[in-house]
Amino acid sequence: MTASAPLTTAFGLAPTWLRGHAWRRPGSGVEELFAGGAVADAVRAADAAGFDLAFRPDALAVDPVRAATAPDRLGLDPVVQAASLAAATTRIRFVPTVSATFAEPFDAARRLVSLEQLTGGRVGWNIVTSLDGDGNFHTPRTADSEGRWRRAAEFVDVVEALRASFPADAVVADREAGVFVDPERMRPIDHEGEFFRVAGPLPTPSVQPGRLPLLQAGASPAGLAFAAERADYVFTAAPDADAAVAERSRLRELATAAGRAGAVRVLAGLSLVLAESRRDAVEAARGIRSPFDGARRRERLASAAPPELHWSVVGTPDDAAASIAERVEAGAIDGFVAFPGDTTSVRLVCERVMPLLAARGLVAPAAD
Ligand SMILES: Cc1cc2nc3c(=O)[nH]c(=O)nc-3n(C[C@H](O)[C@H](O)[C@H](O)COP(=O)(O)O)c2cc1C
Repeated sequence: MTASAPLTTAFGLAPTWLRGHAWRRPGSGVEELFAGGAVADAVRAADAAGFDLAFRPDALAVDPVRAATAPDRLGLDPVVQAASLAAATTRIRFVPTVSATFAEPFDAARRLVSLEQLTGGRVGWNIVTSLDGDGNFHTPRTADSEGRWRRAAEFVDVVEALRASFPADAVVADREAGVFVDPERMRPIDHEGEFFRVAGPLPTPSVQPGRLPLLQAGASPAGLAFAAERADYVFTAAPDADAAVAERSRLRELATAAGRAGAVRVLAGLSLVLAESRRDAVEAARGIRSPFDGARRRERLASAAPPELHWSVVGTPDDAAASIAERVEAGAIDGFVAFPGDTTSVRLVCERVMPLLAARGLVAPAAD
């Protein structure tokens, strides 16, 4: 069972190219971590290379001990960051992470439609239930996994109802008649559910009619059931190829059972340390490795999905393209989320791996 081409390609906007000791290298751009610099350069390159999505995982809790020596889990608020990066790009779609466990749907919907306005509709979202963050929010975490994904389902419904509460065509701006918004088309939602009570409408109009493309990240049975019923994409951690094939077929079965055959695409995280030669790539990977790596392998899957838990290629751009083609052939993926491990890997995945994938017919060639 192979994936149908073209692949969905996502560029990971977590600054994984600063992970381990990579940030200490000259030219890493770490000084501008919070000011756009290296991240803007990377997303511009990803946009030009034809990546479909700029995907931003997020963590809502930070460990100061880890942050003392590793900046790769720090960063801007994903929606605010996307609003700024939109100006540097023309095609790529921004996919910030939203926590259905801690966020309020009204606030999330307002931020997403604001991003729609500022990007001309180049928006999707990644819904998570978050492993961390309990110390930072008033709302208590729903105790069991089923409950968390039930909350997430209601969360998504409310956000979409709010987007529809103020559609773009409700704005008529008729100077003659003195009518700005058609009150027939801007309506309260008066939602009262298990988790949320929201009146609406939103004060900001949405741009795209219909639902926003939805990613899901979370591998629990309830998380996968949610994905099968609602998500367009599932972000997976799949270091093992056979397990990846099994997970994708399980998801496809669940989606078919939910009446959505073929509607859910599996995007596997892909950690990349690339160089012109294998020897240089191995050398670079050795230089990047941080004191946290050993400990992190043993950790449960942390919120920003550390690259070590992903499918990983340390090698040349040809090695990366071959590994991706192999996974496609095996029926393990419908796409991938690239997490480059250093600035050289950012450049090589954009300038070399993407054209190699286009040459193999796995992605459309980048438009001029
Ligand atoms: C591949 C993957 C990526 C994830 N990314 C994030 C993330 O960026 N931020 C976050 O808060 N949680 C993230 N999670 C956590 C899940 O949303 C979820 O909380 C977790 O899988 C377990 O909780 P559950 O029992 O509610 O499913 C991720 C999980 C997986 C498997």
